[in-house]
Amino acid sequence: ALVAVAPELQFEEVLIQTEGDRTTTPLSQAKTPGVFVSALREKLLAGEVDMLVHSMKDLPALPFPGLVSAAIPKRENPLDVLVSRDNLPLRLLPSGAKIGTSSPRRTASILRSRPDLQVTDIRGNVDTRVAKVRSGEYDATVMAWAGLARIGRLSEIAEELSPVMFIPAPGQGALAVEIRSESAELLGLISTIDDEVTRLTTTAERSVLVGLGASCSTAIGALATLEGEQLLLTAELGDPATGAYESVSERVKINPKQIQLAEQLGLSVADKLLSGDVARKVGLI
Ligand SMILES: NCc1[nH]cc(CCC(=O)O)c1CC(=O)O
Repeated sequence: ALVAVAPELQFEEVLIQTEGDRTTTPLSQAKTPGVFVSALREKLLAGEVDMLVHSMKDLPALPFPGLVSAAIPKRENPLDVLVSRDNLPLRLLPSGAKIGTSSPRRTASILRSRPDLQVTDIRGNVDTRVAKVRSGEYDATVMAWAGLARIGRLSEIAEELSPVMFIPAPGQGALAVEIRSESAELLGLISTIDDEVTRLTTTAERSVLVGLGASCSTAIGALATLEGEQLLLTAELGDPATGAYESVSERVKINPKQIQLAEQLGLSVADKLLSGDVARKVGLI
Protein backbone atom coordinates (compact mmCIF):
# COMPACT_ATOMS: atom_id res chain seq x y z
CA ALA A 1 0.00 0.00 0.00
CA LEU A 2 2.86 2.38 0.79
CA VAL A 3 4.64 1.66 -2.49
CA ALA A 4 1.41 2.62 -4.23
CA VAL A 5 1.09 6.01 -2.49
CA ALA A 6 4.82 6.82 -2.54
CA PRO A 7 6.37 5.27 -5.66
CA GLU A 8 9.32 7.65 -5.34
CA LEU A 9 10.43 6.05 -2.06
CA GLN A 10 12.81 3.11 -1.87
CA PHE A 11 11.76 0.52 0.70
CA GLU A 12 14.26 -1.82 2.24
CA GLU A 13 12.95 -4.46 4.60
CA VAL A 14 15.01 -4.93 7.77
CA LEU A 15 14.16 -7.98 9.87
CA ILE A 16 14.63 -7.44 13.59
CA GLN A 17 14.25 -10.24 16.11
CA THR A 18 12.50 -9.25 19.31
CA GLU A 19 12.34 -10.82 22.73
CA GLY A 20 8.82 -11.91 21.90
CA ASP A 21 10.11 -13.94 18.95
CA ARG A 22 12.89 -15.56 20.97
CA THR A 23 11.35 -16.31 24.34
CA THR A 24 9.42 -19.45 25.14
CA THR A 25 7.91 -17.93 28.27
CA PRO A 26 4.18 -17.32 27.90
CA LEU A 27 3.63 -13.63 27.11
CA SER A 28 1.21 -13.40 30.01
CA GLN A 29 4.22 -13.85 32.31
CA ALA A 30 6.39 -11.21 30.64
CA LYS A 31 7.78 -8.75 33.17
CA THR A 32 7.79 -5.75 30.87
CA PRO A 33 5.12 -4.77 28.36
CA GLY A 34 6.11 -4.62 24.74
CA VAL A 35 8.28 -7.73 24.34
CA PHE A 36 7.53 -7.53 20.62
CA VAL A 37 8.33 -3.83 20.22
CA SER A 38 11.25 -2.71 22.43
CA ALA A 39 14.03 -3.92 20.10
CA LEU A 40 12.25 -2.39 17.12
CA ARG A 41 11.82 0.99 18.78
CA GLU A 42 15.49 1.11 19.75
CA LYS A 43 16.45 0.75 16.08
CA LEU A 44 13.94 3.38 15.02
CA LEU A 45 15.16 5.89 17.63
CA ALA A 46 18.79 5.16 16.68
CA GLY A 47 17.99 5.95 13.05
CA GLU A 48 18.86 2.43 11.85
CA VAL A 49 15.37 2.19 10.36
CA ASP A 50 12.85 4.95 9.56
CA MET A 51 9.55 3.13 9.94
CA LEU A 52 8.14 0.22 11.92
CA VAL A 53 5.11 -1.88 11.13
CA HIS A 54 3.59 -3.32 14.31
CA SER A 55 0.66 -5.53 15.03
CA MET A 56 -1.31 -3.05 17.07
CA LYS A 57 -2.22 -5.58 19.68
CA ASP A 58 1.45 -6.02 20.55
CA LEU A 59 1.85 -2.32 21.31
CA PRO A 60 1.61 -1.04 24.88
CA ALA A 61 -1.46 1.21 25.09
CA LEU A 62 0.34 4.40 26.13
CA PRO A 63 2.11 6.62 23.57
CA PHE A 64 5.89 6.34 23.35
CA PRO A 65 7.87 9.62 23.66
CA GLY A 66 9.47 10.68 20.39
CA LEU A 67 7.44 8.29 18.22
CA VAL A 68 4.07 8.58 16.47
CA SER A 69 1.68 6.22 14.75
CA ALA A 70 1.82 7.76 11.28
CA ALA A 71 -0.82 5.42 9.88
CA ILE A 72 -3.29 2.86 11.07
CA PRO A 73 -4.38 1.12 7.87
CA LYS A 74 -7.86 -0.29 7.43
CA ARG A 75 -8.52 -3.33 9.60
CA GLU A 76 -10.02 -6.29 7.81
CA ASN A 77 -11.16 -8.93 10.28
CA PRO A 78 -10.50 -8.52 14.01
CA LEU A 79 -11.84 -11.92 15.08
CA ASP A 80 -10.35 -15.05 16.57
CA VAL A 81 -10.54 -18.36 14.70
CA LEU A 82 -10.17 -22.02 15.57
CA VAL A 83 -7.57 -24.23 13.92
CA SER A 84 -8.31 -27.85 14.76
CA ARG A 85 -7.41 -31.40 13.86
CA ASP A 86 -9.87 -32.71 11.23
CA ASN A 87 -11.19 -29.11 11.09
CA LEU A 88 -13.78 -29.77 13.77
CA PRO A 89 -15.67 -26.72 15.08
CA LEU A 90 -15.37 -25.94 18.79
CA ARG A 91 -18.73 -27.48 19.70
CA LEU A 92 -17.76 -30.85 18.12
CA LEU A 93 -14.36 -31.27 19.79
CA PRO A 94 -14.41 -34.35 22.02
CA SER A 95 -14.60 -33.77 25.76
CA GLY A 96 -11.09 -33.51 27.23
CA ALA A 97 -9.57 -32.34 23.93
CA LYS A 98 -6.29 -30.47 24.40
CA ILE A 99 -6.46 -26.84 23.27
CA GLY A 100 -3.25 -24.86 22.98
CA THR A 101 -3.25 -21.21 24.00
CA SER A 102 -1.11 -19.07 26.30
CA SER A 103 -3.57 -16.20 26.22
CA PRO A 104 -5.54 -15.58 29.44
CA ARG A 105 -8.33 -14.01 27.39
CA ARG A 106 -8.66 -17.00 25.06
CA THR A 107 -8.41 -19.38 28.03
CA ALA A 108 -11.34 -17.64 29.69
CA SER A 109 -13.37 -17.78 26.46
CA ILE A 110 -12.65 -21.48 25.90
CA LEU A 111 -13.59 -22.40 29.46
CA ARG A 112 -16.77 -20.41 29.13
CA SER A 113 -17.87 -22.14 25.89
CA ARG A 114 -16.47 -25.59 26.65
CA PRO A 115 -15.59 -26.11 30.33
CA ASP A 116 -14.92 -29.79 29.53
CA LEU A 117 -11.85 -29.04 27.40
CA GLN A 118 -8.25 -29.01 28.60
CA VAL A 119 -6.37 -25.74 27.99
CA THR A 120 -2.56 -25.84 27.91
CA ASP A 121 0.21 -23.40 26.99
CA ILE A 122 1.44 -23.23 23.40
CA ARG A 123 4.16 -20.96 22.05
CA GLY A 124 5.83 -20.22 18.77
CA ASN A 125 4.91 -18.21 15.73
CA VAL A 126 1.74 -18.86 13.75
CA ASP A 127 3.37 -21.51 11.52
CA THR A 128 4.71 -23.40 14.54
CA ARG A 129 1.37 -23.36 16.30
CA VAL A 130 -0.50 -24.61 13.24
CA ALA A 131 2.10 -27.38 12.85
CA LYS A 132 1.54 -28.44 16.46
CA VAL A 133 -2.13 -29.00 15.69
CA ARG A 134 -1.52 -30.75 12.37
CA SER A 135 1.00 -33.12 14.03
CA GLY A 136 -1.49 -34.06 16.74
CA GLU A 137 0.41 -32.49 19.62
CA TYR A 138 -2.73 -30.39 20.25
CA ASP A 139 -6.31 -30.98 19.16
CA ALA A 140 -6.88 -27.31 18.41
CA THR A 141 -5.65 -23.78 18.95
CA VAL A 142 -7.25 -20.34 18.84
CA MET A 143 -5.52 -17.63 16.84
CA ALA A 144 -6.19 -14.32 15.17
CA TRP A 145 -7.71 -14.37 11.67
CA ALA A 146 -5.26 -11.58 10.82
CA GLY A 147 -2.19 -13.59 11.80
CA LEU A 148 -3.18 -16.37 9.41
CA ALA A 149 -4.12 -13.91 6.66
CA ARG A 150 -0.71 -12.23 6.79
CA ILE A 151 1.09 -15.47 6.01
CA GLY A 152 -1.46 -16.64 3.43
CA ARG A 153 -2.82 -19.50 5.52
CA LEU A 154 -6.53 -18.70 5.86
CA SER A 155 -7.30 -22.19 4.53
CA GLU A 156 -6.21 -23.56 7.94
CA ILE A 157 -9.31 -22.08 9.61
CA ALA A 158 -11.85 -24.59 10.89
CA GLU A 159 -14.22 -22.00 12.34
CA GLU A 160 -14.50 -18.26 12.79
CA LEU A 161 -15.29 -17.72 16.47
CA SER A 162 -18.16 -15.41 17.34
CA PRO A 163 -17.13 -12.26 19.23
CA VAL A 164 -20.02 -12.97 21.60
CA MET A 165 -18.00 -15.80 23.15
CA PHE A 166 -14.53 -14.90 21.84
CA ILE A 167 -14.16 -11.14 22.08
CA PRO A 168 -10.87 -10.25 20.38
CA ALA A 169 -7.93 -8.44 22.00
CA PRO A 170 -8.01 -4.63 21.83
CA GLY A 171 -6.58 -3.59 18.44
CA GLN A 172 -6.46 -7.16 17.14
CA GLY A 173 -6.15 -7.37 13.37
CA ALA A 174 -4.98 -3.77 12.99
CA LEU A 175 -1.48 -2.58 12.13
CA ALA A 176 0.31 0.57 13.27
CA VAL A 177 3.01 2.21 11.17
CA GLU A 178 5.34 4.03 13.56
CA ILE A 179 7.93 6.71 12.77
CA ARG A 180 10.03 9.26 14.67
CA SER A 181 7.94 12.34 15.55
CA GLU A 182 10.34 14.64 13.69
CA SER A 183 9.98 12.80 10.35
CA ALA A 184 7.47 15.33 9.03
CA GLU A 185 7.95 14.52 5.37
CA LEU A 186 7.50 10.79 5.94
CA LEU A 187 4.41 11.50 8.04
CA GLY A 188 2.81 13.30 5.09
CA LEU A 189 3.36 10.32 2.82
CA ILE A 190 2.44 7.56 5.22
CA SER A 191 -0.64 9.22 6.66
CA THR A 192 -2.32 8.78 3.28
CA ILE A 193 -2.89 5.10 4.12
CA ASP A 194 -4.43 5.93 7.50
CA ASP A 195 -8.00 4.73 7.96
CA GLU A 196 -9.83 7.05 10.31
CA VAL A 197 -12.51 4.54 11.27
CA THR A 198 -9.90 1.93 12.23
CA ARG A 199 -8.04 4.61 14.18
CA LEU A 200 -11.24 5.56 16.00
CA THR A 201 -12.39 2.05 16.87
CA THR A 202 -8.96 0.79 17.94
CA THR A 203 -8.41 3.93 20.03
CA ALA A 204 -11.61 3.18 21.96
CA GLU A 205 -10.54 -0.46 22.42
CA ARG A 206 -7.05 0.40 23.63
CA SER A 207 -8.30 3.09 26.01
CA VAL A 208 -9.95 0.29 27.94
CA LEU A 209 -6.45 -1.07 28.63
CA VAL A 210 -5.30 2.34 29.84
CA GLY A 211 -8.32 2.71 32.12
CA LEU A 212 -7.90 -0.74 33.62
CA GLY A 213 -4.16 -0.51 34.08
CA ALA A 214 -4.17 -3.87 32.32
CA SER A 215 -1.06 -6.00 31.79
CA CYS A 216 -0.26 -8.98 29.53
CA SER A 217 -1.82 -11.24 32.14
CA THR A 218 -5.21 -9.47 32.13
CA ALA A 219 -7.90 -11.41 30.24
CA ILE A 220 -9.35 -8.37 28.52
CA GLY A 221 -11.09 -8.22 25.18
CA ALA A 222 -12.56 -5.18 23.46
CA LEU A 223 -14.28 -4.62 20.15
CA ALA A 224 -15.56 -1.31 18.82
CA THR A 225 -17.57 -0.70 15.67
CA LEU A 226 -18.83 2.47 14.05
CA GLU A 227 -22.45 2.09 13.03
CA GLY A 228 -23.55 5.24 11.29
CA GLU A 229 -22.82 8.00 13.78
CA GLN A 230 -22.65 5.66 16.76
CA LEU A 231 -19.41 4.30 18.13
CA LEU A 232 -20.27 1.09 19.96
CA LEU A 233 -17.73 -0.41 22.34
CA THR A 234 -17.98 -3.76 24.12
CA ALA A 235 -15.30 -4.89 26.52
CA GLU A 236 -15.03 -8.04 28.54
CA LEU A 237 -12.93 -8.90 31.54
CA GLY A 238 -12.44 -12.60 32.19
CA ASP A 239 -11.08 -14.77 34.96
CA PRO A 240 -8.92 -17.41 33.25
CA ALA A 241 -9.02 -19.52 36.42
CA THR A 242 -12.79 -20.02 36.31
CA GLY A 243 -14.11 -18.68 33.00
CA ALA A 244 -16.17 -16.09 34.92
CA TYR A 245 -16.51 -12.83 33.02
CA GLU A 246 -18.04 -9.40 33.03
CA SER A 247 -19.15 -7.59 29.90
CA VAL A 248 -19.81 -3.86 29.46
CA SER A 249 -21.14 -2.11 26.34
CA GLU A 250 -21.52 1.61 25.79
CA ARG A 251 -22.10 3.82 22.81
CA VAL A 252 -21.55 7.45 21.92
CA LYS A 253 -22.59 9.65 19.02
CA ILE A 254 -19.40 10.62 17.23
CA ASN A 255 -17.80 11.74 14.01
CA PRO A 256 -14.60 9.94 13.04
CA LYS A 257 -12.41 12.96 13.82
CA GLN A 258 -13.38 12.94 17.50
CA ILE A 259 -10.57 10.72 18.76
CA GLN A 260 -10.86 12.12 22.29
CA LEU A 261 -14.48 11.00 22.52
CA ALA A 262 -13.35 7.49 21.59
CA GLU A 263 -10.75 7.64 24.37
CA GLN A 264 -13.37 8.77 26.87
CA LEU A 265 -15.65 5.92 25.84
CA GLY A 266 -12.87 3.41 26.51
CA LEU A 267 -12.10 4.94 29.91
CA SER A 268 -15.76 4.94 30.87
CA VAL A 269 -16.14 1.27 29.95
CA ALA A 270 -12.98 0.48 31.95
CA ASP A 271 -14.42 2.28 35.00
CA LYS A 272 -17.52 0.12 34.86
CA LEU A 273 -15.46 -3.05 34.57
CA LEU A 274 -13.35 -1.96 37.55
CA SER A 275 -16.43 -1.72 39.74
CA GLY A 276 -17.36 -5.36 39.10
CA ASP A 277 -16.64 -8.62 40.91
CA VAL A 278 -14.31 -10.03 38.24
CA ALA A 279 -11.94 -7.05 38.58
CA ARG A 280 -11.61 -7.87 42.29
CA LYS A 281 -11.20 -11.60 41.64
CA VAL A 282 -8.35 -11.11 39.16
CA GLY A 283 -6.62 -8.53 41.38
CA LEU A 284 -7.10 -5.41 39.26
CA ILE A 285 -8.43 -3.50 42.27
N1 LIG B 1 -0.27 -12.91 20.23
C1 LIG B 1 0.75 -12.56 19.29
C2 LIG B 1 0.17 -11.92 18.06
N2 LIG B 1 0.32 -10.60 17.87
C3 LIG B 1 -0.31 -10.29 16.68
C4 LIG B 1 -0.83 -11.44 16.14
C5 LIG B 1 -1.52 -11.51 14.85
C6 LIG B 1 -2.86 -10.86 14.86
C7 LIG B 1 -2.84 -9.38 14.85
O1 LIG B 1 -1.93 -8.77 14.25
O2 LIG B 1 -3.73 -8.77 15.43
C8 LIG B 1 -0.54 -12.48 17.00
C9 LIG B 1 -0.90 -13.90 16.81
C10 LIG B 1 -2.26 -14.32 17.35
O3 LIG B 1 -2.82 -13.68 18.23
O4 LIG B 1 -2.79 -15.36 16.90
